Amino acid sequence: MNDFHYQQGSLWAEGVSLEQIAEQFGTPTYVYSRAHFERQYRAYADALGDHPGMVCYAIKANSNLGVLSVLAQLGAGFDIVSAGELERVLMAGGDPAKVVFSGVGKTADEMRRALEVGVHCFNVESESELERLESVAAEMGTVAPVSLRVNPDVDAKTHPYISTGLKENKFGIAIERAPDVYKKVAASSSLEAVGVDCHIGSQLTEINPFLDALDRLLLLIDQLAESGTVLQHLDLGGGLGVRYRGEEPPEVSDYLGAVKEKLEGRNLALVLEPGRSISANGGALLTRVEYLKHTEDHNFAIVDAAMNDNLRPALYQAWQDIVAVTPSNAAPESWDIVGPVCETGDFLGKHRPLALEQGQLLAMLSAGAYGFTMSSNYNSRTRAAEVLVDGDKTYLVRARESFTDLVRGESTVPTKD
Ligand SMILES: Cc1ncc(COP(=O)(O)O)c(C=O)c1O
Ligand SMILES: N[C@@H](CCCC[NH3+])C(=O)O
Repeated sequence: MNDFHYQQGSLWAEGVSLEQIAEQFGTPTYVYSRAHFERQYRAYADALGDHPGMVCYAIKANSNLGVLSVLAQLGAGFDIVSAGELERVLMAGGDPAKVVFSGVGKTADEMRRALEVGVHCFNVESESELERLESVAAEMGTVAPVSLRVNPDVDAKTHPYISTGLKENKFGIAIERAPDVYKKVAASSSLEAVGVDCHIGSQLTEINPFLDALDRLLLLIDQLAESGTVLQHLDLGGGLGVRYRGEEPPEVSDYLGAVKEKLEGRNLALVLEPGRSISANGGALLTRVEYLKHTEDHNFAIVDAAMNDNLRPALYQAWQDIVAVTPSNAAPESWDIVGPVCETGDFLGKHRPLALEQGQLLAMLSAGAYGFTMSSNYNSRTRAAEVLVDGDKTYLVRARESFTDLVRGESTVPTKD
């Protein structure tokens, strides 16, 4: 059974109708399919097979505790970029020994916490970060496991905002500098080199850029081995794309098959940091049409979800499918699906052929990655609820925010004397 599918003309997530979810929990609501997350995680774990390594889900894609707990129960590792993400992993029952800590701006406090709980490694993104990590580890009387994130300068052929492996990007250490930086690691009694890491971008739909990056990392690994630094793992990051609109991204098994072929005969564990390819197509944003509005040359459907709920269309002109949850008797027309936020860029989709009526329920598909996690309270809108479906069961994994949530921590000031 598909995770999101039509049954008697109405859209369901696994064994629950989205209409029922809207009735029970209101709209806008993010709806997730447990089966989808499990299947996608297993695709990675199975493709890795008995090759040593870890699948570390990049939790920035969808960091809801319910979702993380599903993956932790399968034995997933996690890729984090902040202390907040680390606390989420721990709360969800994840194993800190399977956590890789990425990100260009780790604070000393974040490093301390990660050392305290024993993360697998730090993906170090600059020389100044390395110096800070060394002093934090020394101060704690411990040794920090280091994997340098190198920038292999390959073109990921994706949207410029989500391309990260070119030398003009802020991420990682230039690959030519890496041998000298590994020497600094080797010279320190508070640092230990355990791996090398790269992440060249997101929503990649071809295998070749990954393989180009891999080749460059393998050359570096060989060069380091000659000077006595033997690394235990290679981390290829995340980035595998999904189908939003006719893209044909490689299957996980083909991608990892090609990677493993290049690793044959080497004693090198493989670490992966997939985000989108695990969660994107396991989520939908359920929203209701508030008003229909016609201008001279446009039809607008004003819905109750907005750019604060899903920023991707406004930020990247991203396209996600928008479908009717239930049939309507209206004639199909071309609609711009827009939200209530006071921004011209507040749209979920443009020129969508749909048969719409006021009150109609719509679902924005492929919303399980970088949907809720990039949401905000802009225009003082309370953030959406999140519901996880498991067969015919529903779990409210995040309650809709209340007005109290909205102003938590704020205060007014007394009248001026
Ligand atoms: C360091 C790192 N790892 C993993 C990911 C996850 O990427 P994706 O969701 O494209 O798999 C990202 C985001 O692009 C990232 O910056
Ligand atoms: N947030 C982006 C991807 C950025 C990936 C984070 N490194 C998206 O929605 O496509």
